[in-house]
Amino acid sequence: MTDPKPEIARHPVIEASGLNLTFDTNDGPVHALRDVNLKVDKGDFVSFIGPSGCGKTTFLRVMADLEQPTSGSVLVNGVTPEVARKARAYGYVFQAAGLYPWRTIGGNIRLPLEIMGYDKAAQAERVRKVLELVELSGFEKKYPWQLSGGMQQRASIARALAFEADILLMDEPFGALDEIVRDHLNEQLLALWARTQKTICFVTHSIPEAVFLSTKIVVMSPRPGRITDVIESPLPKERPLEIRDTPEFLEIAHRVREGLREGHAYD
Ligand SMILES: Nc1ncnc2c1ncn2[C@@H]1O[C@H](COP(=O)(O)OP(=O)(O)OP(=O)(O)O)[C@@H](O)[C@H]1O
Repeated sequence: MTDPKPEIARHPVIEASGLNLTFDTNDGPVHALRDVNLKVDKGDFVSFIGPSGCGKTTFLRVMADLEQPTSGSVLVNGVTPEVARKARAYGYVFQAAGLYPWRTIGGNIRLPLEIMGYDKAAQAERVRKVLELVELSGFEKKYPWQLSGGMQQRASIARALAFEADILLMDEPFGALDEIVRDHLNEQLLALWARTQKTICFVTHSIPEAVFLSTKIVVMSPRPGRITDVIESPLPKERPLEIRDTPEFLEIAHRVREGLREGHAYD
């Protein structure tokens, strides 16, 4: 068999072309995504921001092969989301932590590794490493119900990291956390991204979070869900929290806010 990697390297990591997705509901069709076009390159940190119902989660779910488009296409590493999923191209962090209550935190993180056939020593090593990354060392033997909501979410991030996938799809992972913890995890996530060169697609409702984290900010608006602006961030890759007080940062935040305002229906 030939090595597929050189072929894959020529494609954008994610490429949506003329993507439409309409849900048929009892109240009629819901246009969750309308004519969405987007290219994400390797190593991009892309945030999707927009009001509730603008299709952010749906877009992520299409990338992850959890929803099928009505028309148009999404390619992940140049192949269909289904092929990419089977090649374990991505880890997914959901809004709710989604941990199995009958497994310990370590057991939850180990699950994908067990399925992928990692040997026991490698499993233990990865669990230790990712727990350290999200500052949950020492909690390996606890059950999810013994952890706060924020800690559960960090455990869920650890599980997605353990997977070592090149693409991380993160659906509002920090939405439920208090601001100090969130700042800290934002910094950790940036450090992790810089170190690993992962491609990250990140859904958020927070303008400062989107601007702080991203190389590319995708502004969306609802009814129908569509992209209204794509902002390439001029900020350097290395970003201390204080960057949020700089004129450059505030200027991007202003542009995002304007984009959101334009697309907002106020109803
Ligand atoms: N399975 C489904 N069946 C019918 N309608 C759906 C389904 N999933 C999503 N929708 C609708 O599609 C639209 C987009 O939903 P989606 O969850 O993608 O929005 P979102 O931007 O992620 O919202 P939020 O910020 O609240 O998570 C909404 O109007 C939603 O009600």
